[in-house]
Amino acid sequence: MANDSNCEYDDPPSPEKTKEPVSPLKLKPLHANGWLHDMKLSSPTAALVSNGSSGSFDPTYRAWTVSLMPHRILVVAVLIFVRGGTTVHLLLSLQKKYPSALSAFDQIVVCGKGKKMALFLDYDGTLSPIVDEPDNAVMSDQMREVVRNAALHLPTAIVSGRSRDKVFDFVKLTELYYAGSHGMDIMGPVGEHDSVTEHRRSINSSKNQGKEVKIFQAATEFLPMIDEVFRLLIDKTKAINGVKVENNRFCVSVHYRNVEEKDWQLVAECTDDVLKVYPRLRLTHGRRVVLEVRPVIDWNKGKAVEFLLDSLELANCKNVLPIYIGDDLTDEDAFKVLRDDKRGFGILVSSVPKESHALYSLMDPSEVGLMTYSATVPCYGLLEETSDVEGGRSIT
Ligand SMILES: O=P(O)(O)OC[C@H]1O[C@H](O[C@H]2O[C@H](CO)[C@@H](O)[C@H](O)[C@H]2O)[C@H](O)[C@@H](O)[C@@H]1O
Repeated sequence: MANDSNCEYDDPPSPEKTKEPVSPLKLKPLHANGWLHDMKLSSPTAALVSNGSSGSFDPTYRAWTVSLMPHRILVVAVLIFVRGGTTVHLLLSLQKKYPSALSAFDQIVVCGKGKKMALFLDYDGTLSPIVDEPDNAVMSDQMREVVRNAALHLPTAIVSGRSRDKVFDFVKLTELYYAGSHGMDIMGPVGEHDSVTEHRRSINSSKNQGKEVKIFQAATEFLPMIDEVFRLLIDKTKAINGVKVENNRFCVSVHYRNVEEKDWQLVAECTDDVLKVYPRLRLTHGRRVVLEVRPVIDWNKGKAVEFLLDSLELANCKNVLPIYIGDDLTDEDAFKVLRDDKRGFGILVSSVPKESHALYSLMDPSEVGLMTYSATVPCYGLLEETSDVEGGRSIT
């Protein structure tokens, strides 16, 4: 699948694999001018301009969500894809369309027949609409109920770029697994058959809301560095109107959504300047007018999904249908893991056409709510719960 042109997909080498920590800024010079170009491309207005318009009535969007394959062939293709057929996997990637997960709901039910579902949800832009002020990105009560209901029936995790605590403050549900800081801070159970031991920097057992939980943190040694960089970035950018630097615990977001375009170059330069002396930190670019500073480690939302599946003892199980719903570039790592695994699939939330590793699309958080509700409410008669499945729900 083709990637977005403004996407940094190449993971930098992990410190474990290199003798000296190597800065991705040195490997791939990301000069301020380069970032400025990416920043312009990723702005919501640029997306609209380049695509003409957005929404289900727009012909470009409709073409993007409509499959090139006849419906019946697609059902078979999806079915074989999920069961591991390489030819059909190829066919699916060639068609380059992202059918609406709502219109394709019947296909998804066919794919999930007799399987244990696991649901992974991004937060911003997926469960809550994108708003100008990051602290105001609240989730509706209705959406909370939908997610709570999902968690009653199947393993459900929130995988976010925000800090775990912050995303918990928004979601407020104890029934879920949480992976904050782009998956670098995970709270949930850890199974016995854990194949990710080599990544395990620390696992602490602790109490949360009276429940015993396991905490996995992939980059604890970076905490002091991230704090330091957070403070430096605040200081360096304080004169720029509208900039917001957010501490996401294991990573830092530099928001320029509310910065005048003439100052974007300055935001890029300031961030670049601070990072120059931190070769163990890298800079990535979100789809949502934000620069993300994070440790140079081989860990991302995709690894977090693998870790959680492993912890839930669903990793080596053929009878599992993991579904990941997200809207950002960082979610592509998770879409890719599911796509490469040929077990589950990603659903991209977007109101404008984009290239993605996801298999299906949804237009906005309200469609995410509808999809999650439909997938997890047995009263529709599409999904019925079996009593003999633990740690996952089986569709019969
Ligand atoms: O992985 P996510 O849960 O999608 O988090 C990614 C970033 O989301 C937040 O920023 C984005 O949403 C804000 C609120 O709608 C919006 O104002 C901002 O422009 C977006 O970039 C969050 O504030 C970041 O820290 C996350 O990294």
